[in-house]
Amino acid sequence: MPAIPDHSAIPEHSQKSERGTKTKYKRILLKLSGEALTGDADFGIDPKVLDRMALEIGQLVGIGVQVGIVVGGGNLFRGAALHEAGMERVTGDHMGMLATVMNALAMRDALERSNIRSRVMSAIPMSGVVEHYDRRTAIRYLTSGDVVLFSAGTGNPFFTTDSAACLRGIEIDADVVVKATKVDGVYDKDPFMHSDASKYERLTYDEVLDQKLGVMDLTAICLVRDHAMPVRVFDMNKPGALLNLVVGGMEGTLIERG
Ligand SMILES: Nc1ncnc2c1ncn2[C@@H]1O[C@H](COP(=O)(O)OP(=O)(O)O)[C@@H](O)[C@H]1O
Ligand SMILES: O=c1ccn([C@@H]2O[C@H](COP(=O)(O)OP(=O)(O)O)[C@@H](O)[C@H]2O)c(=O)[nH]1
Repeated sequence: MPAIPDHSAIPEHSQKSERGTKTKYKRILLKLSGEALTGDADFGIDPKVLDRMALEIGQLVGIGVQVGIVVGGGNLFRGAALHEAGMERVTGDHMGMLATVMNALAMRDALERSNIRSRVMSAIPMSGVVEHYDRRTAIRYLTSGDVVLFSAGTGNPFFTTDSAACLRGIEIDADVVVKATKVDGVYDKDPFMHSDASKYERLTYDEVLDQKLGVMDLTAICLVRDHAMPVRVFDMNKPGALLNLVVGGMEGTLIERG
């Protein structure tokens, strides 16, 4: 387990978690991109990545942080890509949403193998496989210390799991939406395409929108802006980064109100 950094400078709204560790956030909504679950493989899910994520999530649960997770599906299917290949868009989006359920089941399996109690809820009813999403039940689970995996996105085509993460984050009254991705923050241009891109430590929603910074889709950014929900974008491949940011360390880029 990585050392917990000195967080004497955590701002006033820091909270003591139930288990006594000082954390900046008590309830978080973590967005895991589907593609990141592929790890070094070409397609699908790399169990090693799941196990590493389970370890990192377990560290948060261990210090009393409530964790809701929205998992993407881009490692399996994306509606827009299927549409480009000739499929009807809504069918493609349904396949994309079902892919997120598969990822959530795999993530739950990894969490439970690490003895972390977890639940999968789906925005699309799937009786016998996973529970149907219900906000009040989800909050009850979170309060009792269970990790809740929100799957099937928003349940509607033409949306993304980034929008689902922002929506669920607002609904469950999370302190922050944390987007775990392949880059270590938001840059002035796509860092994969431009080696001279420079990273922001902090941005306002309007700066992200005005500069069309492509790390999250604009629907998602408008939603968090309208509800003043802070978003932190960080590198999920950096061991210990998730714990560090939850206890108040500087990781990635914070997007918030100006
Ligand atoms: N201004 C930017 N700052 C950071 N990343 C950006 C920016 N513009 C585009 N990106 C891209 O956004 C991706 C992160 O979004 P993510 O949702 O994890 O990926 P995907 O959309 O492929 O599922 C990064 O891989 C990066 O290439
Ligand atoms: O509310 C939603 C969320 C997701 N999707 C579909 O599910 C796919 C997988 O989600 P996403 O691309 O957001 O996954 P990620 O990029 O995070 O892996 C998307 O491409 C969409 O086709 C959808 O239709 N509605």
